[in-house]
Amino acid sequence: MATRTPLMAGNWKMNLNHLEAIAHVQKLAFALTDKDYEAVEVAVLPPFTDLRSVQTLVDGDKLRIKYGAQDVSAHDSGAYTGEVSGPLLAKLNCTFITIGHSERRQYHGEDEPVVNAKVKAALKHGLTPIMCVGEELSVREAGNHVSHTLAQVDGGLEGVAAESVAGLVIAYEPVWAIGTGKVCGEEDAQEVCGAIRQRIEELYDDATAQQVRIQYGGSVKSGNVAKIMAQPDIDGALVGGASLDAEEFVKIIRFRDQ
Ligand SMILES: O=C[C@H](O)COP(=O)(O)O
Repeated sequence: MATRTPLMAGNWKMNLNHLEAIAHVQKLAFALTDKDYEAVEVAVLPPFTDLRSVQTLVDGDKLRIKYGAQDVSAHDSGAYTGEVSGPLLAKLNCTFITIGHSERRQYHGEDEPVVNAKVKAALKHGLTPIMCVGEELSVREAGNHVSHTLAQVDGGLEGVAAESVAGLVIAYEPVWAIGTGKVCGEEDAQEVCGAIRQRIEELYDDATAQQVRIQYGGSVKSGNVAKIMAQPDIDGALVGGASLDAEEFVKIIRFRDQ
């Protein structure tokens, strides 16, 4: 069985300006040690406007914190006002890109074909997608959470080669648990994350399924992260609100101590 390094990623959403971003990453860098980076991959996902500042800090001080963006255009360049392309993000040495976050799906109408095009755009430019999937409350209440989420996995990965899938990240984020304080029970989270890995095996092969990293996201905090991370198919957390507090995010990164 492949050993998967946990990925703890802070999705800042539309928070922290570039000066606040610098201060925040400095706090994380000051607190984190080699031992932390050996155990866990740490990433921050700031707004686009912060990326250059974060890059300068990370490069200048040779920090081991990785960073990325919260979205990418499906297009490489051209007349797409307001969009930011894979080549522009790759030029800033971004590592990760969240794609298909539920807030993009909800407020910007992103569906499977859009997510699929963005996954391919990220991969084309050497960026690692964190492809977000997960069900709304009504879907869970109807008992269709697994099939709903797997349909998002199928659509998002259509036509993506096994070697690319092995390196990417899928974040299971039940929409009803995002920013609500209602964390999904660890067994419920495992049910869906296990089903996602099983689906990757069916679509590709066992080796790919064992390599792909699957995160859980939705009201992760230092108080609940250890139970979530103890699940066999959960390889990290995509943390929203709690990642804006550097001390709390460090505690989440050190989930083994909680
Ligand atoms: O991307 C992060 C998720 O949307 C979770 O956000 P949250 O930790 O604030 O619930």
